[in-house]
Amino acid sequence: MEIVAQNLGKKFRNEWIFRNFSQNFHAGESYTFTGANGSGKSTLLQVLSGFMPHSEGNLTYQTNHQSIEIDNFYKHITIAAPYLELIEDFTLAELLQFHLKFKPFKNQLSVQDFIEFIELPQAKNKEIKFFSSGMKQRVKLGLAFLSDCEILMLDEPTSNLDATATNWYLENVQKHSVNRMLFICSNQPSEYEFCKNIFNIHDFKP
Ligand SMILES: Nc1ncnc2c1ncn2[C@@H]1O[C@H](COP(=O)(O)OP(=O)(O)OP(=O)(O)O)[C@@H](O)[C@H]1O
Repeated sequence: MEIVAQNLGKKFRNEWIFRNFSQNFHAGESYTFTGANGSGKSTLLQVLSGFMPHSEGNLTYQTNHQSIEIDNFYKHITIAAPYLELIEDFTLAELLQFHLKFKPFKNQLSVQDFIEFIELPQAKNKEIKFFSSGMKQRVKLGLAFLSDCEILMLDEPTSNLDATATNWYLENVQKHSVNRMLFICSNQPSEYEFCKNIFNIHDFKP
């Protein structure tokens, strides 16, 4: 799997958020986008995911040298981000069963395996709307770590996590990104200190 960005740019109305962003992203590598609040990290991530259209340049996904249509990018990605909501009326078990209709878990893990992995066994039949923000974040990260897809995108991965859950994130993020392509948007070095490829969004401002 490879993502190729060539002179990628995004603007909202008349404001360029980034321009001339060119990079080849490869499986087995991790990439972090840093920059001040409002600089454009989440925007770049969403553009690379295909969820948000770019304003200029080219973006292609390739697997085994075959291009993938932009409308099919989403099948290869799981994103965990504060602005992406879980379905609040589902219980945790219902949410996971719903998710499995679209994306299986790695190694044929079951709903029960998932719930044990995120360490929330008591919340299996609780509706998501009654979850704390940290519990929701564990669910989002669990879906990213355990879904069977090639690309993981984590925006502010430890937001709302307490110290125990932050350690859980740190233990799992490297383990579950082996042979996958990992993206992190962050301003906290502890979230990405293992990451070799770090981009500052300010370097791509016009
Ligand atoms: N849909 C939108 N329409 C107009 N402007 C937008 C939109 N989404 C984001 N922006 C603007 O784009 C800029 C970059 O926002 P973005 O959320 O990508 O920053 P960020 O670096 O991820 O910030 P933070 O660290 O606070 O999460 C901001 O000025 C924001 O107001």
